[in-house]
Amino acid sequence: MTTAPHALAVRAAALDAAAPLGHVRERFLLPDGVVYLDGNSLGPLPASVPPVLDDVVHRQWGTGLIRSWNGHGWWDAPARVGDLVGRLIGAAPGQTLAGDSTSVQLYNALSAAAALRSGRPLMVTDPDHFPTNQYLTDAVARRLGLSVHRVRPTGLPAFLAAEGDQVAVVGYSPVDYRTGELHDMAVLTEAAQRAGALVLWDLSHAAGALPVQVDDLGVDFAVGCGYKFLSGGPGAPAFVYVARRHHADWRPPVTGWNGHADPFGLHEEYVPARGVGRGRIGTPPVLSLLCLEAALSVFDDVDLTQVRAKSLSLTGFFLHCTDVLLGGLGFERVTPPEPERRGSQVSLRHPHAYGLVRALEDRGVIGDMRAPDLLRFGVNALFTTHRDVLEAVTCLREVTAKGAYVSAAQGAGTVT
Ligand SMILES: Cc1ncc(COP(=O)(O)O)c(C=O)c1O
Ligand SMILES: Nc1c(O)cccc1C(=O)C[C@H](N)C(=O)O
Repeated sequence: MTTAPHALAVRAAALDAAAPLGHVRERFLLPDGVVYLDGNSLGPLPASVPPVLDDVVHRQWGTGLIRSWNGHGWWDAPARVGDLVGRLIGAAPGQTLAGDSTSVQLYNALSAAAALRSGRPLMVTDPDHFPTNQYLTDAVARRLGLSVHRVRPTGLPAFLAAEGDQVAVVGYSPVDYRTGELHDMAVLTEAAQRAGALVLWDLSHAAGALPVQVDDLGVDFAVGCGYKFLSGGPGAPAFVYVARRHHADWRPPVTGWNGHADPFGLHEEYVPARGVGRGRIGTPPVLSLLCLEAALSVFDDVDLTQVRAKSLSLTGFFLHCTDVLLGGLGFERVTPPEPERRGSQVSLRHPHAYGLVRALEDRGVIGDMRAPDLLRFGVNALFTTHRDVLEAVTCLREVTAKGAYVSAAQGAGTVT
């Protein structure tokens, strides 16, 4: 008689054999004995990065010294790396810039978007948006004398029908970082713009994880971080996208000499550079930018529609495994079952989420938790396998059934 675990193992093997992108896993240096399901927080190390960093440090910096700003293309890195990200989010060249943190890019882009709709007193964001997005929306609104309305994406069309002519900018993420719910970028972008507002998408949980088409959707602004699905390393530079039609008029409030039209003229007065280039602020983090550039080579020859198909197979299989293996153990499935409503993660609710995530980590299965009670498991189709997924859910069943979360929670540090 076949047991449920055996049937799942057979199914995992068959799905892995049929899935695309199997060869891409080798492009990452994944540690032995670890199932890594936290690439939606910090992507793992691509094999392409260490040799490039070694060259950048020893040859470009050590030997080239200041000559490398031109000799090794350091000065142009924000635009060059920006375009590499642009390819992954459907942006034609010259509209995406890499550098600074997501928070800084958000502040500049949100401010510029709101200013382009001056006279409209409202900014809209998601009450479930990541905290930095909430804080910065409030900060921009305070500075510009606007109010913030928090509206769930599902409620946006109704809200706009009532107050749309008051809204300057709508700032959302396509993927809810806690639940993994995927929102329809096309519908929301169209609704916001029909009301005359501008739209800013935070693509931190989407870039590199699913096909995004900012140009085709007519998105106004987008930002996103470089260290999740782009695997650019801890604190990797973020990116900002500004649609070409806004290039002449957008005015980021945080300005520095790198974003000046003539940076080496060292003028007293600020004159913005052309296009997205005025999004540059001060001296860019060159080591981190070149690390991100090297990391992005994992996407060479990778088709994002294949990434999406495999990601959906992985999350679908994850949900199936939870149904089969976790029944009666106190879990509630939080991620929507419909494929078109799922990002690239699975979230489960459990009162002992914290201890469970610690207990999993003790056994080499790395996910994360978000307070108060969500276990979060990110899949990255470039390296995650169906076998990884089964191993993780099997381990979760064991630690839950044994109550291992009690001892694991004691004396544990911060969960990220
Ligand atoms: C949607 C979103 N925006 C922004 C951030 C982070 O911003 P920063 O990279 O500036 O810390 C995160 C996660 O850290 C996020 O999930
Ligand atoms: N950026 C992070 C960090 O520096 C430490 C720990 C976690 C993070 C994260 O990326 C959190 C992430 N935005 C999230 O989705 O919850």
